[in-house]
Order: sequence, then structure tokens, then C-alpha cells
Amino acid sequence: MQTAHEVPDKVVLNDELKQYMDTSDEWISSRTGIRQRHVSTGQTTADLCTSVAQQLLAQSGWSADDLDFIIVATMSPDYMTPATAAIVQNRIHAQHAFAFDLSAACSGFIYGLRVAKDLLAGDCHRGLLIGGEVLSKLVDWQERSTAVLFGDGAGGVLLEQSDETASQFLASDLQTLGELGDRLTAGYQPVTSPFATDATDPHQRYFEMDGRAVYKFATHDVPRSIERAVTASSLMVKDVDYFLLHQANQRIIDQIAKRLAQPTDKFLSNVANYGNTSAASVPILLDEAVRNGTIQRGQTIALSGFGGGLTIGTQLIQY
Ligand SMILES: O=C(O)C1CCN(c2ccc(-c3cc(CO)ccc3Cl)cn2)CC1
Repeated sequence: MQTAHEVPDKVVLNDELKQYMDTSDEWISSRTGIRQRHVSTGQTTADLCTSVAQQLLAQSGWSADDLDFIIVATMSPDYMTPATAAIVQNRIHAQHAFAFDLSAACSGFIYGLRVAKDLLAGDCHRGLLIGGEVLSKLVDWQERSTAVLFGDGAGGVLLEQSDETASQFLASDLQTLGELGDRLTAGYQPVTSPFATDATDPHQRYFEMDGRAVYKFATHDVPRSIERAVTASSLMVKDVDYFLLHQANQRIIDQIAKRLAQPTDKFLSNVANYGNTSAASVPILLDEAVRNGTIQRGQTIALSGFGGGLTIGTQLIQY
């Protein structure tokens, strides 16, 4: 499993946000653990994902012609159509790959791992799964409760059909709580036409979040998802070497560690540097942990995403 990531060069420190809203480094860092985030100055989700795809091919030695599929997990695509994955497919000239986007917000990369695993169990031999976001275009930069939380970036993996890859994927647990969907919304597109007479949904294009509700959901339901995946893998929570959770908020990560009764040093974290990058957060964290040697071959890793939908996804892997 090759890993790679790409973030915009522009770094915005917490204190720089004081120019746009009433906030402070102290509030942001104490309540979220975030100290900075990378923000696009013009790069699109497709741009970031294309860079990740090019890195993955260069690292693996495979050519774009060898790819059977490209999946981009994103809640911030460049267009409704073409899919961001299709833009990437064109740019890297992966002429034999079918390409599609997957929309599951912060669980998108984990949902994508399940889809990719099933494709590789069939007639597909090689593919890319990339989580990519430019959330800065979905943020109301005057709304301090949400604007301080998010960042831009992309991360991904090149997966191949092999006995090793098949054995790497242990159990997964994917859940959607649609009844809580309105607790976290972004990118609403109202019905507009000469015939539109009914009142449209009050939601808007920018992020809106019931922080308390999403916080409670994350701290209650994510531990349960991890426990289901671990049990289904005939393992115990203590057998997991590292937990790579969606990087939304350090207090949430610490609370999940407490509920699982596991030491916090098993829970890798880079939320301080990137903020919440939704579908990109787990693959960025995975790539950094592989590159800095934290994650070693043979270790048991729990990958968990959670957020919009509301969704949860946990994938256990034997790295
Ligand atoms: O302490 C405070 O006042 C607030 C309390 C609420 N907080 C939250 C709450 C939820 C999220 C969040 C967001 C997403 C969206 O991708 C997904 C998953 C989560 Cl768990 C992030 N922060 C921030 C600090």
C-alpha cells in the first residue's frame, strides 16, 4: 500500500484569523487542538488530488495505464460533473481506469477503502483511492464557530490486488445515521427555476454545525464502531497498535481514547497542523505516520472516519 499526501503551501495561523472574526489562538487551540491550517490560494480539489495521484504512481513504479479505477472521496468537488476523479483520470492519462467520486464527508476515505477492497476482490488489479478537500470554499469566514475548524488538503493510497493486500484488510464497520444529517450541513443547492414556488430548505451553502450534537455523536458512536470492527476481526481493542481517527478535534480524540481505555499515545494526531480536512484527514495522517516510521509492517491499525451524514466508518488493517 503506497501512501502520499499534498497540502497547499499557504499556512494560516490561528492568530491570523483575528482579522476576519472575533477569535483567538487561545480559544481555538484550547477547544480544538488546532494551531494552523493549510488553505488553498487557488488550487482546486482536483489539483490537490492530481498531485497525490502523480506521487503514488512515481513511488510505486506503475504507470497510469496500469490503473483500473480512481476513486476520489470528497465533499468539496470542483464540479457536480465531471467528477473530480474523472478530472484526475484525464490529467494523469489513466486511459483504462474508470473514475468516480464518493460522497461520505469525513468518512469518505474509509467508505472508499471498503469499495476499493471489493473491486480488488473482483476483476480489478490496481487502483487509486484519494481523499481530497478544499473546505475553505465552504466556510463562512465571518462565522467563528466553524471557520476556525477546517483546512484544505488531499491524501491517498495506491492499492493492488494481491494475497498480501487481501490479508491486510481485516473487518470494517460502516454506519450512516441519516436522521442526524441536519446536524452538519454544507453546500446546499436550493431549487431554482421559473417553476420553483415551494419554500426551499433554510440551509445554506456554507458549513452549519450543531457542534454539541456532532461532538456527542462522535464520542459515543465512534468507540462502538471501533469495537464492532475489532470484534468482527476476532481481535481485542488492546491488540490495535495505532488508532488513526478523523482529525476533527483533539478533545474528541482524547475522549474516544478514554472510552476505549487505551493510552492516548496510540492515537496519532496532526490536527494541530492541518485542522479538519474531512475525507483527506485520515490518509494525510496515514502517509505521515508511514513516512516517519511510526507505522511498521505487520502492525494492526484502526482507521476511523466520522462526520457529515452523519456517517462513521472504521477499517482495521494489518499494515
Ligand atoms: O468546544 C467548543 O465550543 C466546540 C465544540 C464542538 N466542536 C466540534 C464538534 C464537532 C466537530 C466535528 C466536525 C466534523 C466536520 O468535518 C466532523 C466530526 C466532528 Cl466531531 C468538530 N468540532 C468544536 C469546538
